[in-house]
Amino acid sequence: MKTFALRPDPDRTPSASPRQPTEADRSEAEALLGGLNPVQAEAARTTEGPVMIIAGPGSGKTRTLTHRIAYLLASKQAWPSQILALTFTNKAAREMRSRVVDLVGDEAKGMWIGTFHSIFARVLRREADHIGFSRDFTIYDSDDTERLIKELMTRYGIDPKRVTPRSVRSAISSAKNAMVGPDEYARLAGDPFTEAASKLYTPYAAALRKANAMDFDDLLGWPIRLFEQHPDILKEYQRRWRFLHIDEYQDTNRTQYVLAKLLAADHHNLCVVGDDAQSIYAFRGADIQNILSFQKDYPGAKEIRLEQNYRSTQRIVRLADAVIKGNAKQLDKTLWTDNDEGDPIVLMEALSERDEAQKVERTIRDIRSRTGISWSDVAVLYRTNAQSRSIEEALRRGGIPYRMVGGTSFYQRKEIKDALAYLRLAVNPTDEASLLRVINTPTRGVGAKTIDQLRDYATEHRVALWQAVQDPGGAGLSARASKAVEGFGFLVSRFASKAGTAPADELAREFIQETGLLQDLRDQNTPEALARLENVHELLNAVAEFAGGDPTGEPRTLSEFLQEVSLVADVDRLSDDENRVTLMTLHASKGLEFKVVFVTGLEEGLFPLAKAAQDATELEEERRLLYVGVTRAEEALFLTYARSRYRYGDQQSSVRSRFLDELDGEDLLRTESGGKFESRRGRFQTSDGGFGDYGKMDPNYWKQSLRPDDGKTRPRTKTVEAARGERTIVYDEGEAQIVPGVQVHHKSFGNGKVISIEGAGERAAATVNFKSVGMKKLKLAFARLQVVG
Ligand SMILES: Nc1ncnc2c1ncn2[C@@H]1O[C@H](COP(=O)(O)OP(=O)(O)OP(=O)(O)O)[C@@H](O)[C@H]1O
Ligand SMILES: [Mg+2]
Repeated sequence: MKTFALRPDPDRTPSASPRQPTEADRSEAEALLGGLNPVQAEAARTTEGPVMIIAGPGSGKTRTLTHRIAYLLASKQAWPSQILALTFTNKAAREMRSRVVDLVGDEAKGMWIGTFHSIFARVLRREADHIGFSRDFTIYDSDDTERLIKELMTRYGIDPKRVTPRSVRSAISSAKNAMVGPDEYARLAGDPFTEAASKLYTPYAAALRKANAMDFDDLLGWPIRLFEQHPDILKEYQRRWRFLHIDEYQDTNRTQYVLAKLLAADHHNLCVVGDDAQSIYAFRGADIQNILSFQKDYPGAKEIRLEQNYRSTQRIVRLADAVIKGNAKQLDKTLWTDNDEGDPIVLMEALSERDEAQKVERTIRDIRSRTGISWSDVAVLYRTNAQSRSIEEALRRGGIPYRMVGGTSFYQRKEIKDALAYLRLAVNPTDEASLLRVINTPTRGVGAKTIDQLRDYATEHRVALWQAVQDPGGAGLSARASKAVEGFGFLVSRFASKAGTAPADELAREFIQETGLLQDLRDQNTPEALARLENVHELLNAVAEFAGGDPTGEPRTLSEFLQEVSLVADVDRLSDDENRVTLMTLHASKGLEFKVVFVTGLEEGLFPLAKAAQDATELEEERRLLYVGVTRAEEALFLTYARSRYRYGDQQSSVRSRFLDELDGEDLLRTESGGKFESRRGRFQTSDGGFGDYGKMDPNYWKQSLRPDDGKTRPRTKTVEAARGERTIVYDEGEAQIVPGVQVHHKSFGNGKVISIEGAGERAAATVNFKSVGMKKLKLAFARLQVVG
């Protein structure tokens, strides 16, 4: 098995002392700070000791962090491998890495930049044997853990109707995040629900261990235990990572806080940046105290405040300020901007969610035609995923290309989860959740009864289910069932034995081929099954692409691929080179920025959510969420609400959000349901309403402020993403979709049928069976296929 070694670094001995900078190094590093204002530069220059940058949105916190890392490298104070930077999403990590590389060059690639989960998963793989796991442990997502808990509930006689597996999962997860172990939890248990959850906590942990699996919380909990039990290992990491950075510190939970503290305990070189007013993950255990008590935890910490906002117009900054003023508790901060006054913020009232979506769509189109901005400059934000449906519909009808973060993401699709379960078994056959998932997928005659027998055998002999699979005779199975189980066991062990040596892509391709998954989909031969088939191919492409190399060019293993897949969040799959409108929840928008932003669904019961309306603390969190949303906007901001909405199966009338009533300022331009624009200063009036008429207010309205598009022409060919990641519906205006099964016309080859689509975006290619020349694989960007019929 290829070990998960640290990148080759000039510094193979982690304890090596920092390099000695020369004068030239210093001045080169100093030049990098030219892109920062004096306060930001001071923060970047303060490389020793604890530093906290606490500042409002758009003030350059993330930018400062990036420059600080570049400065450390350029001034030769640190080797790349001595830098640890923890971000909230993998996307943010990627961006930070590439910006640092832009600033100081390829040498920087060995830095440790990632999310808490991905960095510590890496650590755990290296140190797995110290805590009784093997390095190929599987990471269970919430779906896997819920299944496991459900199964345990049956075993322990807890009625899933009375207590849902999901609520138990979330209770155990909260306990883990707060570092409350099973015993303490049991002591705290007072009500029937907590008692039920407490009964399952220990067996759940045991089941994970037996399956050589960890859930997300374990990826943070186990390193703490590792470090506590093995001070020597902790010491090694303290010496290795001499400079620690954490972005979005306001959203760290207890375990993340403890990890940072352990790692910084020796050298105290910890730089955190955050904004208490943007803390929006309390429901996942984020603890704002981590910011508030930084000074106490790290005596002598240098505190830096940034006050200039570089992102947004004056009006947006003022409005954001009005939003957050509604909250009683927050650190005192000043935020100002040198940017233009900007356009008024528009408040749009709609009659229904459908009307709202239409108004959003028409406005986007209108702005685009007036100013030529890119689709990708626009984001539509909402409180709950369910709201995306009507917006998607409107955009699709209007032919506006978009991408959606969340929803049924690629890796949650059934066929992908099935294929992944096989791949997980190849690296860790004891993974019970995966085993149960595919032992009879595709059907091979292993029924529920057989599985029960296997499970009984495993329980009785205190072994993993996998062992039972390998001894079907011993489990007392019928001859037929035995044969089926044996076949499955043989298949898995054949590939498991190769997992250590065979290249990841080859292994994955052959294994999936032999599982029969592909054949099964081919046999079904429905357009749906073919699309699924296409997805599995896309997964295999992803493995191949991944296996090709990491940022330093080293090939990577299947186990690493699986880890990456487990840890990507939906927002991570957003790539920046696609020209589409972005749809996402307010939570997912954290840290991002767009020229034009719509915050939709500002209604009581939706935003704020109904349950938050009753609770002062939760209400403040909702308000912070709105604050995060409005501060994503650089130049134009729209707030929308609908007077009625389809909810809980009914069209219900709704009341505009209380948050809007807190915003009655001059910066707000209202459009009432009659379609009239009405300015508080009476500047603008239109009679016939609707956002197609927005420009009547002033022909140059948008031109004044929005910077034009980059002017690049983009291929007008319609592409379909075989969906790596997002549920993306992609097309250029007016053209129908090219998907497997449709008839297309090519100007040289004539008519043919699309068999499959591979790749995505500009690289998308279609395999088409032409009547004239048979099978051809064509790049969609060049082939200019027309859908016929
Ligand atoms: N000194 C500066 N000069 C020019 N542009 C800057 C400067 N500082 C920040 N910016 C720009 O302002 C925008 C916001 O910066 P950044 O994303 O780092 O802010 P932030 O404080 O991290 O915001 P958030 O709280 O939303 O995460 C970015 O486009 C960034 O490049
Ligand atoms: Mg930021």
